[in-house]
Amino acid sequence: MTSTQTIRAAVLGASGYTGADLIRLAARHPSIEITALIAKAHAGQPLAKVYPHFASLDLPALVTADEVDWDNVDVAFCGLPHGTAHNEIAKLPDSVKVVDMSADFRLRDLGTYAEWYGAEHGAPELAEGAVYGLTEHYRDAIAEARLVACPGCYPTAVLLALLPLSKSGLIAADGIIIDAKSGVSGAGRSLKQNILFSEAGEGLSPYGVGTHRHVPEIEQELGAAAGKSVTVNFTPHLVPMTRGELCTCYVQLADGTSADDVREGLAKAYAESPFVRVVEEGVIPATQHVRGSNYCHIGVFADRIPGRAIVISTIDNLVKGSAGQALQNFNLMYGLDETTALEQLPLFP
Ligand SMILES: NC(=O)C1=CN([C@@H]2O[C@H](COP(=O)(O)OP(=O)(O)OC[C@H]3O[C@@H](n4cnc5c(N)ncnc54)[C@H](OP(=O)(O)O)[C@@H]3O)[C@@H](O)[C@H]2O)C=CC1
Ligand SMILES: CC(=O)N[C@@H](CCC(=O)OP(=O)(O)O)C(=O)O
Repeated sequence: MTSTQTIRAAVLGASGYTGADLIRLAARHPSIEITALIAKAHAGQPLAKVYPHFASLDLPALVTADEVDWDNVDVAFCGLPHGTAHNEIAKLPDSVKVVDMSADFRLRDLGTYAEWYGAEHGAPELAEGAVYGLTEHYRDAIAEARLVACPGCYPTAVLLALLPLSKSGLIAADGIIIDAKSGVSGAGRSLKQNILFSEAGEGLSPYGVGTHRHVPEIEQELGAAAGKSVTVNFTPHLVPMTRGELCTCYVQLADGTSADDVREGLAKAYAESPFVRVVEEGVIPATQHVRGSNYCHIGVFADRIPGRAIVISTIDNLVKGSAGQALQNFNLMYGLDETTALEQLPLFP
């Protein structure tokens, strides 16, 4: 396609955080015209009433999915809760391409989906054709896909750090420990007790200990890359900040491999990837180095325990962890430069 063509986009879940960040980024995309904004409880309201920071944009009002003229839509970005997304996406006409930010189409094994998400999958035939949208590793398949399932925010940070290492055999398939931290926007905009300021504001809380639903997603992708079963210990924590995510991954090195080999392997893997920066030795990645941007920073450190290394990865959960990666995948699906509308630098401090 040429850069002068217009692609008509709908956003499902436009009143939610991922939907809103998608709108923020898409509003500056030269090829996107937003033709429909879909919500549930907020349907019927102007977007700027729900999000005053959009007051300067001329956008359609929020409507329900039933009210949309789908002949006027080429692509749908989906920021619906998991368990809802698969049913809503199944109703869309085949002519509409889909970039899904929910978890519903990420797991290849639908038995695993039912086990971790507590319900049978509502659209198995669509799941069959879905492509896992970890952009840097599946560019060719994403470019050809009708439905792209963007990874979860934690899996994005973890897999960008570890997938090349599993693939090249630089790390062992077991002994991977992931200590993950997220800002509260990772939990979305709906009211929940644990994200009240009074309960999240001055504490650090682990959650989903040993049971978080991102475990099978991470193991699926590391296992596929390694060509054998991979297991991880993964514990997420809620941090009193709005945006940002940081994963500290403790790994067992393959025999004869050093932390320097790991850093070099990652730098080589991402040499052609504009948004993944393997930071120089001695630089410590931090969430504030990527906030508001589509960048992922990865640092590699030797562990004092022989044969082990520490790989630290950080992203903005709402940008590279959802809306930014969704837009990057959209760019590939339409033959555009993958950086289009994603060039903004991190917001620091
Ligand atoms: N927050 C994050 O950092 C990340 C989130 N994700 C995933 O993206 C998805 C969206 O997350 P997030 O934006 O945080 O969630 P929010 O809770 O902020 O927003 C959810 C949105 O879905 C809409 N909605 C809910 N139920 C329905 C329904 N039955 N029909 C139509 N619309 C509905 C809501 O509309 P209304 O408010 O009007 O009812 C709202 O717009 C989730 O699957 C989430 O897990 C993925 C990566 C990162
Ligand atoms: C802080 C917080 O609650 N984070 C969310 C992760 C957000 C995400 O990536 O969710 P999906 O897999 O549904 O896309 C969680 O742990 O469930």
